[in-house]
Amino acid sequence: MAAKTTAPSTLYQPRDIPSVSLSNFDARIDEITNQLCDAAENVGFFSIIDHGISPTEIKDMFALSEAFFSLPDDVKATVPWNVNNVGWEKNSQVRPSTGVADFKESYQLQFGSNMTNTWISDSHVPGFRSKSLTFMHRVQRVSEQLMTCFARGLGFPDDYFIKVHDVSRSNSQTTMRLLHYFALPEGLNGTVYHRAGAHADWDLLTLLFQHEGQNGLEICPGRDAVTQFALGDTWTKVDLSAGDIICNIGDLLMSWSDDRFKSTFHRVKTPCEPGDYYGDRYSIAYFNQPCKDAVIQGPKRKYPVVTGEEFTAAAMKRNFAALQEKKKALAQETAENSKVAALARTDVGVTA
Ligand SMILES: O=C(O)CCC(=O)C(=O)O
Ligand SMILES: [Fe+2]
Repeated sequence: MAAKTTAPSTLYQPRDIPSVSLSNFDARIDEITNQLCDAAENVGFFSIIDHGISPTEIKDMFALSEAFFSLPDDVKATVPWNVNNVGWEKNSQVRPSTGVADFKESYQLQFGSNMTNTWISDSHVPGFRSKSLTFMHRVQRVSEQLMTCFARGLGFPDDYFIKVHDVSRSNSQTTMRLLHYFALPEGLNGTVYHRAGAHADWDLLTLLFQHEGQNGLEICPGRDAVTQFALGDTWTKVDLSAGDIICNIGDLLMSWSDDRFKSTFHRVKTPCEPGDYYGDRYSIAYFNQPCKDAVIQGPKRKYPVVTGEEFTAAAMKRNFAALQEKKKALAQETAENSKVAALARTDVGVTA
């Protein structure tokens, strides 16, 4: 989707994005916990290496994703997005930071019954369901190692987060999202296409896989409270190698840690400056979502107790309200621009 706005010039600041190795996990768990907590407190974004998912497994999952996205739209439309947050969408996700839809398509997958009738048929992509689920279980294993460390870091029992993010429950909400951002022409005459507008994730933790060379992911740390929507103004590019998992703290873990761990704004930038990548971009995001009956409260009880279901509903409500604000501001801007244009026309005596 296109928005007739001019591209804001980007202010960049180099920031260290910590890298944490999970090698020898059981023996090093306390050291890993300290490194993860430090990264979560100070940046909110970090990379995970030595996680046990091989480059071939990641490459094969990307190949499966590309096989899905290369299907004709009418075939992908046999598994449309629905309110269970699963299925395929195209150019439909509007972020409050932009007010217009991201120029991309995505296909969201879950483990359980929410996926009924939403798996693409094997006749279109052979083995899609079983191969995707195998990969999702591999990512879940890494997620559970991270959850163990964050539970330990907060003084909860080791299995505290794992129990309430149980993907074997039939209505588990944890979601893997395959993403395809469309190629863009250079020199867009002032038209800005948002690949993924700036946002923070609502989940506990997001694990991201990137294709090497397909850059564009950027972060903007510095958020103090989970309810605050303001964006800082300096961005940092995240360009890591293909085998790394990029991990970011979501609003849920920020709230569950009494704002100790930071949920960070991030975006996939619209390519518009030298060095930006204009081609098709594929990525995979794995969102650790709580079970609906999870009971959420940080160790210091900064926020009232809410369930997983209530937390998600409140996040959606905040998102919706912010979106309405943005749309109002955009409409006002358009009205003011037409007033200025009309005045300019009057000035030079143009009547039509
Ligand atoms: O595609 C990416 O690299 C990031 C996607 C993302 O942040 C999201 O879908 O929440
Ligand atoms: Fe995100």
